Amino acid sequence: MGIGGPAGAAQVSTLGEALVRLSPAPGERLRDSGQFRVHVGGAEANVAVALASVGVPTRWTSALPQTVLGRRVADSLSSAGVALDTVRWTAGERLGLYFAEIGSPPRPTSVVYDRAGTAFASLSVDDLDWAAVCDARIVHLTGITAAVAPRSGALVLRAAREGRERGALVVYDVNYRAALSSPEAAASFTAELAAHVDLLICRAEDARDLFGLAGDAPSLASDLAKTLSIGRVVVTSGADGAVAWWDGESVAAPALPTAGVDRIGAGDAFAAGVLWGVLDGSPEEALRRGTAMASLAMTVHGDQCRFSAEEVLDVARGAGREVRR
Ligand SMILES: O=C(O)C(=O)C[C@H](O)[C@H](O)COP(=O)(O)O
Repeated sequence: MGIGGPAGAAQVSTLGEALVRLSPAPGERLRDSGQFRVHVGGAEANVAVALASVGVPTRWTSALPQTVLGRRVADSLSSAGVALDTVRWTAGERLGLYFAEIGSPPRPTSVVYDRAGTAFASLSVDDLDWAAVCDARIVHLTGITAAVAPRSGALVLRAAREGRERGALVVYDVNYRAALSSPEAAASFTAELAAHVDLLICRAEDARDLFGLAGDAPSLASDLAKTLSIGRVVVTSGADGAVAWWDGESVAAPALPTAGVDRIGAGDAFAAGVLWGVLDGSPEEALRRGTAMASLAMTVHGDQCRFSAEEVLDVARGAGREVRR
């Protein structure tokens, strides 16, 4: 089955909050580091940057404060080629921040959010031009947006409904964050949204913790598809790769070995690779590009995956070299 809808200027449209991330250098701790590195993050913004970097025309919708930090976020996304024409600029509100300490086994990576009272939290469904927001072949949404503020769940529901009505393929990445909502709230929101979702992306641990499922990744994918009545479900299992239940068939791709330096953003890079492969029509290619982009994202510091199509496809085909000269 191909994907419906006219291809407007953007192939993919995403909606969500961007944050500035502050992190100590690797090997240093949040509690006592004297210097922080600055990166721009936010799940949907990361997906948009990764897609634009491989040449997929992509729009990101959000609310940004008219401050130097709001402009820093916009500059970061537009330098990758992301369309920002539907972003709403607000006065008197702030940009969200988060602090990330990059772990090293056995010390986990840990995150502290500081994102109350942001411009995005004040965004309501009446603030957006939905025809413009959903004018794309794919509308990509995540559970972070659903959970981040009292109003934002309604944005996700509206975007999914409008996307469907306009013939877009609606993708939802569960992206569960325990700091933002309970497993029960995330599961019940996903169940409510499911009727408007064509493709679900979910980590194996979230399938177990939110939906009470058990078993290996292929059975988690087919069980999620049955439980939520969604035709296509991708389940990721970190170093064990990704599987998909795709219109009744099971597809798998191994993870690529990586000596990663920063795993934050790998899930969003994976989602971007899947969307890019979906636009080209094959579930196998979607998983291959997803795992290639996830592994590349982990090799650089920061949340964003800014690799060219050629760089990603070389890795996906196993054609990379240790040194290029
Ligand atoms: O946590 C949030 O709310 C954010 O949006 C900040 C980060 O940029 C993403 O969380 C990265 O997500 P992963 O690709 O799953 O590592």
